[in-house]
Amino acid sequence: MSAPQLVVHRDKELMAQAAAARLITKIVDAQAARGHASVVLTGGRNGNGLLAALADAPARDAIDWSRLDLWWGDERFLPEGDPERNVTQAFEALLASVPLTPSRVHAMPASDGPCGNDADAAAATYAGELAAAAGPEDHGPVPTFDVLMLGVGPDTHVASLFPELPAVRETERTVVGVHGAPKPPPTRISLTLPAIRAAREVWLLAAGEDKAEAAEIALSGAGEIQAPAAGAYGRSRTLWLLDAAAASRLPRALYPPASP
Ligand SMILES: O=C1O[C@H](COP(=O)(O)O)[C@@H](O)[C@H](O)[C@H]1O
Repeated sequence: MSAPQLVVHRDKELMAQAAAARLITKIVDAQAARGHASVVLTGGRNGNGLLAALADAPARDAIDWSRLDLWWGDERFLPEGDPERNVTQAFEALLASVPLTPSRVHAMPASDGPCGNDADAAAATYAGELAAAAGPEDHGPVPTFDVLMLGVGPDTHVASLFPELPAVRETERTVVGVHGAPKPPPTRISLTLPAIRAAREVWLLAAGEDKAEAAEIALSGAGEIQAPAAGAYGRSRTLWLLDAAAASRLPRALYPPASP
């Protein structure tokens, strides 16, 4: 378990740009070291803001997009192409404009896909895809992702792990169907905390006043069942990327001053 490190930026625009720059460097370094890189994307406003900033960053051309594996931390279980699906929004924000290798884009199944409208079966299929991609060096049923990003919800949810719901208590499976989520749509698919913790680096994104309470709760010693964001950490690094509004309720001793 790596203890959280915090970086606070002036506002959400700067946070998205700085996180995009950080992600470019991370991917380029991983590709130089291992020949390829793997990133887990998040949905939500902050995740899509980062992808849009990446689309606008000239340095995005430093990435070899053909040697990048993309996975998702969660998905809203809706039909293919639905505008509310996280994958649809990621394509709109960035992915449609970069030369990815289609077989390396691992979208979670849609509700009208091969598993039909069965979120549990779809979750098991995605778990199988992850297991097939894991090698002996990964020591488990999911690849060692280079970076796994998570938007933090105002209720401290990450991916589709909501406080107190069964998915956040899962200790065996790597991907689960989520039913009765308090945020629409109620049916979702999500990586579990054990799968999230397989990542080298976990980045939690929180920008905006509506994330201040969640950041305060998750970073003040709350349990992961009550505050799922508190249970999200990486093998070598756990990074909270915040803007000043989201950090406004945190003790100043936790982070250096925001950039001017
Ligand atoms: O529904 C979801 O919400 C969270 C957080 O979204 P935000 O808009 O409050 O930032 C997101 O992380 C998750 O991927 C998504 O499915």
